[in-house]
Amino acid sequence: MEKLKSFRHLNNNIDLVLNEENSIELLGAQGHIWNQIFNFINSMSLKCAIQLGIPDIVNNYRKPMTISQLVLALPINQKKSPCVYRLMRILIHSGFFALQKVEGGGEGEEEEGYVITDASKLLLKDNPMSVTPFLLSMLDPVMTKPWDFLSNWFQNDDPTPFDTANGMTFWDYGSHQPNLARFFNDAMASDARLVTSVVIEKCKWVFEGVESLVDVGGGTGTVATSIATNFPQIQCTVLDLPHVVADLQGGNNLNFVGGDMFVEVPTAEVVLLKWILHDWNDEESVKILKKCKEAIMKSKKKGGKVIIIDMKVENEKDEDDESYETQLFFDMLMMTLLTGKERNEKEWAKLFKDAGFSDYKITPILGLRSVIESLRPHMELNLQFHQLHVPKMCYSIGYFGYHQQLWKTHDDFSTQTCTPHKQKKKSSCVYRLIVNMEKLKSFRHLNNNIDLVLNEENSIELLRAQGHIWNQIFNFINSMSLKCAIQLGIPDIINNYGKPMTISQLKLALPINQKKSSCVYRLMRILTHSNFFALQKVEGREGEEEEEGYVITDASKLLLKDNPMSVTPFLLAMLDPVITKPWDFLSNWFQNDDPTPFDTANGMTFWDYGSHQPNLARFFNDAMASDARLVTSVVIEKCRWVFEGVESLVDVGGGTGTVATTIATSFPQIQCSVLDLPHVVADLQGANNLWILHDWNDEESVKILKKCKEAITKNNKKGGKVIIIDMKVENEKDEDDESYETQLFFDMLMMALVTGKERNEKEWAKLFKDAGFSDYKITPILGLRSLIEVYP
Ligand SMILES: C[S@@+](CC[C@H](N)C(=O)[O-])C[C@H]1O[C@@H](n2cnc3c(N)ncnc32)[C@H](O)[C@@H]1O
Repeated sequence: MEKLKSFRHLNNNIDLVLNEENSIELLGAQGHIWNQIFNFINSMSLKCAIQLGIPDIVNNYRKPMTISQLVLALPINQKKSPCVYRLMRILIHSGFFALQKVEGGGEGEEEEGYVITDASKLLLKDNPMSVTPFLLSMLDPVMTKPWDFLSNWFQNDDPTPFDTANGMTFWDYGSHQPNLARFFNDAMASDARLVTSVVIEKCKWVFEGVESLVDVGGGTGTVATSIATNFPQIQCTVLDLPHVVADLQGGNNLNFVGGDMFVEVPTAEVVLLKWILHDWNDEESVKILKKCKEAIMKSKKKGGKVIIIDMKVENEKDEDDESYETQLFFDMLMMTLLTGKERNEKEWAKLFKDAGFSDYKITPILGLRSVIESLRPHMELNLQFHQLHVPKMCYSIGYFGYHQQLWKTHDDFSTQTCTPHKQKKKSSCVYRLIVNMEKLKSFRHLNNNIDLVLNEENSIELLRAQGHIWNQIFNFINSMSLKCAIQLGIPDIINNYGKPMTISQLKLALPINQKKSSCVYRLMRILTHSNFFALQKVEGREGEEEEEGYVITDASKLLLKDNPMSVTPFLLAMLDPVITKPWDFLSNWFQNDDPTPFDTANGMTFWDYGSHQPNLARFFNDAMASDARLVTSVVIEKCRWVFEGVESLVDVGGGTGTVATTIATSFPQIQCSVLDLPHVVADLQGANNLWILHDWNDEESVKILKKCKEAITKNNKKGGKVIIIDMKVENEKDEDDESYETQLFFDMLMMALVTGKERNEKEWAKLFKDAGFSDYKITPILGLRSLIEVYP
């Protein structure tokens, strides 16, 4: 009775938040949170497809490739072949493949086959502008690990979450891990090919009359090589970290320099900063810009400028705008891997002013990114700068004696690095490398390839495709940002405040290291974009500037700790590193003999793991219980008829009885029993567990259903039935339909964690038939899920 009372008490709470009118809204909120939690499945599905080589296989086939042809062509364990369709289905939904009629498919049924799309063209291995190296480096476990430490980092003293996860900076890690560095540099190079081609096609004027240019942080020289080739009159220099340029050789009008942009930028009339300043915070960026300005001033040429290729974040955009979302993803990425950020126009303007530039011009021609020219460095400021810093610069960095530590501690570089034996070549860190015509020729060849795929007409399309892939890669940032907000308690803090909470009030209320407070706004911005918070005007005193403050939304109501239907335990369970780890093994699993990717990652089944790890089991069971509360309430509110005239009911796999207790309370005439594993039922303090059929494959599900039929038949009562609460996957839906996407996420989740799947109506019907049932009725009343009645 004590247990029952506590559930009654719980039910009172439910009544407070759930009633006739808001149940649909609550189910909608639950679905939206699920979608956000599982956004990372988009990232991991695409990664798996790339690792299995699917885009190239489909493309090389040259005509629509049927599922059976694809399954045969894939390097997988054929036992896993039913899962290929499910992987392809989610990638069709996200625009990376399409289905087309197969011509002359013989007699009988018309068949459909997979083709690649504009977006997947940029995933092909041999495309010189391929986004694949970028995807593989960004979704490498080393790079995704820092996201598990986002909320810890908000509280600790580390410079970046990357440091918290990997114990060193991102750049240091690169110099220790040649493999990752190679991926990363390849990624930069393929992006550089695309961007430079567009810049050279569309913004020729940027380079008109220019005689010398230095590409600062120019990596392995893709951009500079292209410029040097297309504009033979421009003397091009690439400055990058010594280990990056170590093996590179220049050409006629191209040379490589190993050095540190915080120390000295080689003299040139134009300084190019492509994807550099977003890596660094404002203070660091001003330092870099000052070094650039100095280099320009030294060239003594009029009209010198810095050309920046970077994002300009829009201030306000439509909620569904993928480009804006991608910009916010990049901003969070810069926070997590590095100390940088993405800037809006106001923030760019401030940087330029602080670095002593007088003017700038932004040309938004590169999709998500812009060409930003900062013009005419201030003469006076520049002089002052010289007086302050020139003496400290009278040294150079020795190429061989170069130490990583140097640029990390650039604040006091003068004392750290002024070792006389390293002073070569006057006051310059420039090491001109031997001209190598072969190298230049190979780049020319590359440029020919680029011409093949890029031209006036398709550059915008290619940039859009690149943006779409980026968006997909970084979908996991939605999941991780929400997890971080929950771990920091943000929904409860804002809700408890009772009125709109300004950003400064929120910063003070949060349990964080105040050094990190400037990042709170960025976390809130992405969560506002995904609808978990909203901004409202703060009513202020007269004369005061109008301020805005954060409020919670319908979606975040279900994230509040004390809400008995809270989705928080589910979120914390599903985004626990143990549960997300299997996603790193998806493509391996397609090739090996393990029953699930969870087994590959953790060496045992999901259910076994739960019984060994009480913590995870608790999270998981809490998650099931809060869902059970919401769903049972809705069923009892909206589907009373389901229980009418029923005298006995068994909840199969009903755990410790969250659902059965509610039914027993609401329908005193029903004799309720719960069937579960002996240890679950014996220990009532333990787990609440709702087992549903999507956890099991078809064969297992038919076995379960046959046992259920036996139970009903033995009861000898007319009108007996099985009631199933599960998803019915829609067959076709709009691409933007969040509910459909969430159903596909769950299907992939069932593939990764257990042996189950989500079923469409045809698949359900087959199950029921195979288990010997004669009829069924589906009532889609539970948001993403349906109430399915099956009759013997
Ligand atoms: C995001 S990548 C951009 C590469 C290239 N600009 C592009 O867009 O393709 C940043 C580059 O800055 C280089 N880098 C980092 N710290 C540096 C420093 N202190 N001095 C010079 N280069 C640095 C990295 O090695 C890397 O190549």
